[in-house]
Amino acid sequence: RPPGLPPGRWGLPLVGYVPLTTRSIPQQLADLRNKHGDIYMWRIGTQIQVFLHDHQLIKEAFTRPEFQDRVDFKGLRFMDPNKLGIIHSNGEHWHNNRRFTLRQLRDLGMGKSKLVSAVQSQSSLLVQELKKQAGRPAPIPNTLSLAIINVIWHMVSGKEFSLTDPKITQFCQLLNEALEKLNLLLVPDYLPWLYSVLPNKVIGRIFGIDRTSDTRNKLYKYFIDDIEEHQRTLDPNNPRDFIDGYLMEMEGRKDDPQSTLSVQMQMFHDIDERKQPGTSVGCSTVTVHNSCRYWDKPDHFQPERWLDENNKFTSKKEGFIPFSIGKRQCAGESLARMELLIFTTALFQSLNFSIPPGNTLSLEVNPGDAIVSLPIHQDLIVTIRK
Ligand code: HEM
Repeated sequence: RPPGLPPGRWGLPLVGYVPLTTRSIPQQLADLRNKHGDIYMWRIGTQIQVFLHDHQLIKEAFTRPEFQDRVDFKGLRFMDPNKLGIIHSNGEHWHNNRRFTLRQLRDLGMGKSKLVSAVQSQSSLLVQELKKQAGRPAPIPNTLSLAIINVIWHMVSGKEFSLTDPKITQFCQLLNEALEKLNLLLVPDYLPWLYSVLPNKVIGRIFGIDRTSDTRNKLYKYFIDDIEEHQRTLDPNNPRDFIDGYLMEMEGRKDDPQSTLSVQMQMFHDIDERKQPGTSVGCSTVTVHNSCRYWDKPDHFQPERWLDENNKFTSKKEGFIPFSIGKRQCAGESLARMELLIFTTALFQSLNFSIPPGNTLSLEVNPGDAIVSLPIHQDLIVTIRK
């Protein structure tokens, strides 16, 4: 074990610390924080991960340029193997793309009135769908995801689909499929020595890399079709959406060797390279959001905790970092906040939600979710408000 590491779980050679427990990842991270304090590590496979717990500490680290690069996990960039977008790119490429995207999103009215009507129309469609299951126990339908995807699609491509359109239903299924495969896909990144003992093809088959490439290529097809349609119909005097803005910027900078804009997509198998990532530094938002340090009774529903001393709503609180902090913080925060407000208001104005008699509602995250926390499917009863 190298010197200078914070305390935590080191484990065995090659496999690191493998937890023999049914506790979820956030629960285990909370255990580690209670035992070791605000900076602790967990070696998973041969990958060392350092976690920060304290809000100020996270802010201090994540606003520094030396912490701005993404860890280079092949599994994480299955949607963008060549790191051409924002989420997985680093350095100049990331900087340029992020700056361009933030400007475009602002011009398209993210978080402002221009997008409000698109969000409102999706929220009313969602309410109509939920009314169809009124009175009987059923899980929250997939249409919730479809409505949210539709808002982004509207902004990116100027289109909206009906919530029952098979095209968008299939898109959503493919996206869920990819997210479900993510945990398995990440295993070779934690155990990179597997590449020295097994042929790449075998690794691809065991950990679902081949199957995910197939899912990714089907998702790409949606984007490629839309981009090609925009290329055919673009009017530079009347840009319609994000894709138009992107194509125009790309054209404007076509002779600039520094330009990072391209419509290139990797349609084939993952590029075959293994860079060994170093120690990664992150934070567990779930652990911070459930910490008694910041929250009185964190698991209780207390909306009044969002009022300041003058009884005014405040969305900024110590220990609240759902969109992260610093250089990599969410680029879509204002859109997400606007959607949350409009969707929640529309749903609760028209509907009541209750737990079916005899059932309990679990607020736990899925124990298997490592990267993205998806809600547990459980029945609710929707009642139409008079
Ligand atoms: C409730 C909804 C959302 C939540 C909780 C959320 C949260 C996050 C978090 C935690 C990150 C990672 C930050 C980091 O690595 O430190 C992130 C990144 C990002 N989010 Fe969101 N997000 C939401 C919605 C959106 C939406 C609607 C968009 C698009 C319009 C968006 C675009 C992005 C992008 C582009 C990044 C990558 C930023 C970068 O790497 O520079 N997000 N988001």
